[in-house]
Amino acid sequence: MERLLVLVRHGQSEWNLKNLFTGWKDPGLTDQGVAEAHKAGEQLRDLKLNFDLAFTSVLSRAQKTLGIILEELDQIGLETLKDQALNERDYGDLTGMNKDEAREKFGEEQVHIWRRSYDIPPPGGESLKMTAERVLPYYKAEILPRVLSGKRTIVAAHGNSLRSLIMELEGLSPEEILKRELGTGTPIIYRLDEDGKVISVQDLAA
Ligand SMILES: O=C(O)[C@@H](CO)OP(=O)(O)O
Repeated sequence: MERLLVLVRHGQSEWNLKNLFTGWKDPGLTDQGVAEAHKAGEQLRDLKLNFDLAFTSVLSRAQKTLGIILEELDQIGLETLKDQALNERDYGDLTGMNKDEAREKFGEEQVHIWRRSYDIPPPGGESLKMTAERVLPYYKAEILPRVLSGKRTIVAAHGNSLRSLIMELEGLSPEEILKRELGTGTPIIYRLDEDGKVISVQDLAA
């Protein structure tokens, strides 16, 4: 039985382009982000992948990316579950702030820690650990059982909500996840065994 799980971060958003901390805000995709979503769909189509089920967040940048990918796969209308558990990490007081201005104000190191560390939250926001505390229970309750039953599944979500899931899937340490970046609109293909352990990973960004 095929146990297929594909993760894809949304295409470039308007706030990615403006270099603003986004979190739970809901900007749309830029033209480049739309093109990235089409390319992701084409890549998956070229690999002859099809899906039985999709998951995404309640934010439009992820939903729109998923919709474009499904369009490329001729799977418009595929059963899709949307849940805020898959939302991007909440950036709290940094939301809407320019990342370079934040580096000037707080220092490069502090901003890197807030952006990429495991358990240090930005002021008023969520750490990656806190994000994982909502992503992983949802994954284990709603996504994994369906993948293990043979439902070929795609999850379109966000850089940090997916990093928290990848940390679990790939057994990464807090030091390793610190260095893990996800490009916009680039699918990562996982195949799992019957226990949900990763057998293979194919990062289409690579
Ligand atoms: O601003 C955000 O919400 C995230 C993702 O775009 O940014 P970062 O990659 O810096 O965590």
